[in-house]
Amino acid sequence: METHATSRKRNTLLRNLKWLLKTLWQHDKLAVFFMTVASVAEAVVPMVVVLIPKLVLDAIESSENVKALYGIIAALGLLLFAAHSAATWSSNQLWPRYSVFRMQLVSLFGRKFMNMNQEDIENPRILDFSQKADNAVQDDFNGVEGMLYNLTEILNRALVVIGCSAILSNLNAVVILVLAIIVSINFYVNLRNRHVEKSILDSLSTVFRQTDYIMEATKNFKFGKDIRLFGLGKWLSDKFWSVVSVDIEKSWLLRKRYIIIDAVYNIGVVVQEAALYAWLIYKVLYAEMSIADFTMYAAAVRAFSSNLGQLLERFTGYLQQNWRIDDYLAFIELPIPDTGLERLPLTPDRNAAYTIEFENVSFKYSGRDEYALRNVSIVLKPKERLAIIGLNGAGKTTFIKLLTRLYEPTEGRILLNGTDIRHFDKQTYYKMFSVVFQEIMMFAFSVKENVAVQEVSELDAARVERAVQGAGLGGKIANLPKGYDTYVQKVLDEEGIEFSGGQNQKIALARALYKDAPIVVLDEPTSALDALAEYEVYQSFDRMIGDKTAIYISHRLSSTRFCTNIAVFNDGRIEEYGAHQELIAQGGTYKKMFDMQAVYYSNEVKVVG
Ligand SMILES: Nc1ncnc2c1ncn2[C@@H]1O[C@H](COP(=O)(O)OP(=O)(O)OP(=O)(O)O)[C@@H](O)[C@H]1O
Repeated sequence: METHATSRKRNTLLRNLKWLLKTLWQHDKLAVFFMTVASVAEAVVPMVVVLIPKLVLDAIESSENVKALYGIIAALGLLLFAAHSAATWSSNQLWPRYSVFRMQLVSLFGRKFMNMNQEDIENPRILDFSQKADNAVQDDFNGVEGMLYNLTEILNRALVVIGCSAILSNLNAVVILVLAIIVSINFYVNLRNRHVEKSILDSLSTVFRQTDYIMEATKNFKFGKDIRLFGLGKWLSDKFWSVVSVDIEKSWLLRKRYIIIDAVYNIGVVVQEAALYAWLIYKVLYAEMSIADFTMYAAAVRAFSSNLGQLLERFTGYLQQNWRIDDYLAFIELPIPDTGLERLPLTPDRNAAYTIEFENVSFKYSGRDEYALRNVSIVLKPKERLAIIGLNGAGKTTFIKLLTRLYEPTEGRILLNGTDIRHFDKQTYYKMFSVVFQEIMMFAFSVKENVAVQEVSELDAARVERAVQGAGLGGKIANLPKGYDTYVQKVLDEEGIEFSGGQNQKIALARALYKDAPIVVLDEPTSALDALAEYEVYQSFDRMIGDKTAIYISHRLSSTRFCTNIAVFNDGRIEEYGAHQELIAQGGTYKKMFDMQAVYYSNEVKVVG
């Protein structure tokens, strides 16, 4: 994956253009229509402006044609008005349409990110890559929208250039050639500059990611208490500036280049104008060119060179945006690695019996030398309750991450009813599990949406209530004025409620109950509860899940001693395994840990025991 991301060849201009127009057409056909109208209408205006002086002067010179003069002026006025109106109308249609189109691509980007493997989205190189892709859809002026605007401009400038060339070809083809050469030199210098700009922006993607992270951390209200009490303001602000200073330094470098480019461009324009006027004046004085023709050619020359200049300028802009589109497509088209194994069917069924087996499984996180799990072999039978305990960093969560296929084992196999889980489609396999991790993810939406993680119109309200009651929060929610419609946090609703850490954990437990998947995993989601509350929640939760297979991770051994089996993890290995009484009888690590806790929770031990 990483290799693909960093070594992928760029697409051709045409392929990206085809993709862009095809995708725009699929999303909004009218946008393509308005784009065409805007391009043509905007080209008509300068062409009329070029022709007006000649037509008027010709009419004035032939005195019998005064009536025709008024007719011509009226017709041109009408044409100008119609072209202006069509251009303005179409352009105004385009702005919102392009924005909506960009939002659709933002959403596609988000979906791609969410479908990627957990391991990949933790990889800093892939993250830089996604940051670059994100640049293509971040604002109204760059990336997708920038490319579409440039395209409209390129079309209308090209039409004007073609029109002016037709006029000027009557005069002298050499003039067109000289003009084209001057404009092309400017174009080349400009293009080089855009290349440099792109490479600077690419090198800044890490900086942008870091500044985003720091800004997010300063705004994140969850960090608010620590930021204030630990006085983190200065530290974070210093960090911000040390990262931003790299950005500022590179931006200055870019500005200096722009100044040089502008100077080259301006010299080109002055030389070009002076030479042309000199030549046209010569034609009037010595080659019998009429004043009417002089004005038309002078206007055509100016329109030709400025529109060709703009055309090329827009083209470099277009190229630059094309590179961004390329970054976007490269990310969107990143293949999600496949196991290459034969795909076998899987239908998660909450009533079916599932046996899980870890067969000599070892695992290393990418970029780490040491194993997080080492030769783990364990069988989890249907309806079994397995407790996993162990010190911090012993590998408990890693075990769950492998079981749920957030990561793939480095060595060994995991089997579900005897089949290697890599044979199953990942998205279907995810449906096998209701997992609650230590870090609780709460959304600033209503309680019921947080439990069902579905749109209000789709969720089953009665099931939400049962799940919340099972998680031990039914009374609290029922007593709130807005009940299950109460918003979590105040971000989206002034009357939203900030739940306590323990209450948030209960909502997360309710989410797992609501999902009703065949296998349940609680990875220490109850640490914010007091010991008695945790014990009660476990009992209630365990009753609610009925015959399902469950894995419970907790540092409080009294909460999980009821489990069928207990696995004690130490340094990535299973050190002890068996039922509570067996492990106590063995007198090893488990007994030591249990005895130690029993002293602190003596009251609770009585309750449990
Ligand atoms: N995403 C990661 N990348 C690299 N190393 C990781 C990652 N996650 C965990 N580790 C490392 O793997 C080892 C096992 O971590 P794990 O989270 O499985 O421990 P744990 O037993 O769940 O700990 P705790 O009780 O603190 O939650 C630790 O040394 C940890 O530093």
